[in-house]
Amino acid sequence: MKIGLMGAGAIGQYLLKHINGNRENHMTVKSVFVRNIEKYKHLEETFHVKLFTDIHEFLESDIDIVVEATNIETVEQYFHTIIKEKNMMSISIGAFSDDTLLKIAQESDSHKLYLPSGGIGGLDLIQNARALGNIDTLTLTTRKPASSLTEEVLSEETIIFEGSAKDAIAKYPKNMNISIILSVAGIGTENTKVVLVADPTIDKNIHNIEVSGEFGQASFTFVNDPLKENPKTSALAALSIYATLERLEDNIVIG
Ligand SMILES: NC(=O)C1=CN([C@@H]2O[C@H](COP(=O)(O)OP(=O)(O)OC[C@H]3O[C@@H](n4cnc5c(N)ncnc54)[C@H](OP(=O)(O)O)[C@@H]3O)[C@@H](O)[C@H]2O)C=CC1
Ligand SMILES: O=C([O-])CC(=O)C(=O)O
Repeated sequence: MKIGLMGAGAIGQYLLKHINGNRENHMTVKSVFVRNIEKYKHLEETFHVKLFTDIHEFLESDIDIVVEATNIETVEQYFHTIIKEKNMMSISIGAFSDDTLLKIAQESDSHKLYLPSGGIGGLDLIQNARALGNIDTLTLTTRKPASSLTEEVLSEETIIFEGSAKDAIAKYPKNMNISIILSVAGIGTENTKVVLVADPTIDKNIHNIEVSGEFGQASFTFVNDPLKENPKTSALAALSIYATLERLEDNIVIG
């Protein structure tokens, strides 16, 4: 599988290292879309990729799928163009917090949109629970190192946001993508409740999901190591892209 990567930050470079650095892999990143070619020029030699700043040239290059690891605005800007030309995997899930882009993906008869689980898990259960029965309540409590969430110096853990996933992603677009994948899998951004805690005593990203409905109830807790290149981002988010790409070519589908 030939991959076109958008973004070469913490997640992008993690993928380059683990995909192109592994010779036995059947996946290769061939093209990388950036906005500053000088900043990332060194990647061409290190990972044998070609850099692009023109989206059309990028999409016309020798790639089977676009993997996005940039930010919400970039997805909003290019999604329409990409999905007409290629399958896409996107991790800046906040771009799908209203139905606009999801509808375009749903109506596309030529290309698919893949949304990895990112910094959380349990989305198989959430989708199963909503399939026939009702989900009554769905709550995400995220606890991150205070410095990832606020410039204020805090001496103790502080709830900095409480409300819907819709409002959470609007206020914290770099930290609340998981609230949107949870909403899309479950009961929508207005019904999914979010509590966001800034904690000066921790160095992990800790996410707790509580769900109840006709199926019963479940709770999950994820204690994620951050990527050192970007402490806001959990390593699990990068792994979820890598593993979702691998599963695309698998004959056995789990979950
Ligand atoms: N779904 C989930 O669970 C999670 C999602 N995320 C999201 O994943 C995304 C990537 O995260 P991460 O790698 O940590 O972020 P980084 O900030 O480390 O990297 C972002 C990269 O995107 C590039 N970029 C920004 N705008 C553009 C553009 N217009 N065109 C091309 N490249 C662009 C930046 O380039 P430059 O150097 O030029 O600024 C940078 O290389 C973010 O949206 C983040 O919020 C993160 C964690 C979990
Ligand atoms: O990586 C994480 O733990 C979650 C995150 O930043 C996000 O959802 O935007």
